[in-house]
Amino acid sequence: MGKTNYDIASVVLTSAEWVASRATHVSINTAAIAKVVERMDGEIPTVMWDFEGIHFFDNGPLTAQYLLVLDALNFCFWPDEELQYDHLAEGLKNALLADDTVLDAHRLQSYTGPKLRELLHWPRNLPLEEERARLLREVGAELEKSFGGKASNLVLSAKGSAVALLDLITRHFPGFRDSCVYKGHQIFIYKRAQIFVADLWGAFKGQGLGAFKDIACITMFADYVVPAVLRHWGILEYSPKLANSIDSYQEIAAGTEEEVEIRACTIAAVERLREQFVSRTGKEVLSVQIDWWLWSSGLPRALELELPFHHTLTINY
Ligand SMILES: Nc1nc2c(c(CN[C@H]3C=C[C@H](O)[C@@H]3O)cn2[C@@H]2O[C@H](COP(=O)(O)O)[C@@H](O)[C@H]2O)c(=O)[nH]1
Repeated sequence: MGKTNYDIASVVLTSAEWVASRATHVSINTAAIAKVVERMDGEIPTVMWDFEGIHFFDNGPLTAQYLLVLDALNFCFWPDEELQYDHLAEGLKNALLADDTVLDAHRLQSYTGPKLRELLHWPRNLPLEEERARLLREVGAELEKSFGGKASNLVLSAKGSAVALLDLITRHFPGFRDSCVYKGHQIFIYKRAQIFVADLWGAFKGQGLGAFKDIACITMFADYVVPAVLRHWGILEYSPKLANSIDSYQEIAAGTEEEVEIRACTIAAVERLREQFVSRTGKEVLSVQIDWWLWSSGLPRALELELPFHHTLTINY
C-alpha cells in the first residue's frame, strides 16, 4: 500500500468535496457555473494585491510580520457595521509607520483588547476584542519561542513551499487551525492560514518571501463575502429555511451543518469554476486569482445590492 499523499492543502479540497456531496442545506448549481464561465469570455480580471493601497509593504521581514498579525486578526468585522477589513489593514499599517516596533514578538505578547483598539484608533470595542488580543499574544509567544521572534523566519522555514508553510502555521499557531467536525468527519478549511500564504505571494509578487513553487495548492478563502456573490449568481443555492435565516440576518452558529456547508460548498464551487474555466479556455488560473476577483468585484457589488452576508461569530473568517 503506497503512502497516501497527505498534503495539508489537498485535505482542504478533499474536505470541501466531502461536505458538498452530502450537503442538505446548500447545493452547487453546475449549470450556473457554466453560465458564469461563459460570461467571463475567457478572461479573469487581474486583481493586484493591495489594489486599495491600504497595506504596509517594505519588501522586507517587517512585511511578513505585518501580514501574519493582519491575518491573525482577519475575521468577523460584521458585528460593527462601520468596521471593515480595510480599517484593520490600514490601522496596522499606520501604527507600524508610526513605530516600527509595535508588532515585535515581545510587544505582541502584551496586547489587551483596549490596547489593540488604541493601536487601530478604533473608537469603541472591536468585535471579539478579547479573542483578537489573545490571538496576538499567541502569535507573539510562539514567534519568540520557535522563530526568533520573526514571521520571516517562519516563512523561510517553509523553503518556498506553500504546503510546508501551511503545515508550519497550523502546527505552531492554534488560532489558525480552522477545522471542524461535520457529520462525524474532520473538515479542514484553514482560511486565515491560506490567506496569509496568498498575501505573502501577492505582496512580494511571487519573489523572495513570497516565492512559493506550489501556490496552486492554495484554495479560495472561505469568508462571508464570496458565498454571497456566488449565491447572487445562482451558483450556491440555499434551502428555504437557510435562505430565510440569512435574508433576515439571523446568526448562523459556527460549526453548525449550515455554516460548514456554506463554507465548504463555496470552496468546492470555486474549484469547479476554476476547472471549467481552464478546460474551456486552456488557460491556467489559480484559485487565489479567482478568489481575489470574486472578492474584490463582489464586495462593492454585495454592498451596493445589499446582498446579505451570512453572520457567524467566529475567529475563523
Ligand atoms: N475570500 C476573501 N476574503 C477576504 C479577502 C480579504 C482581503 N484580501 C486582500 C487581498 C487582495 C486585496 O488587496 C485585499 O485587500 C479580506 N477577506 C475577508 O472578507 C471579509 C471582510 O469583509 P468586510 O467586512 O466587508 O471588510 C472578512 O471575512 C475578511 O477575512 C480576500 O482577498 N478574499
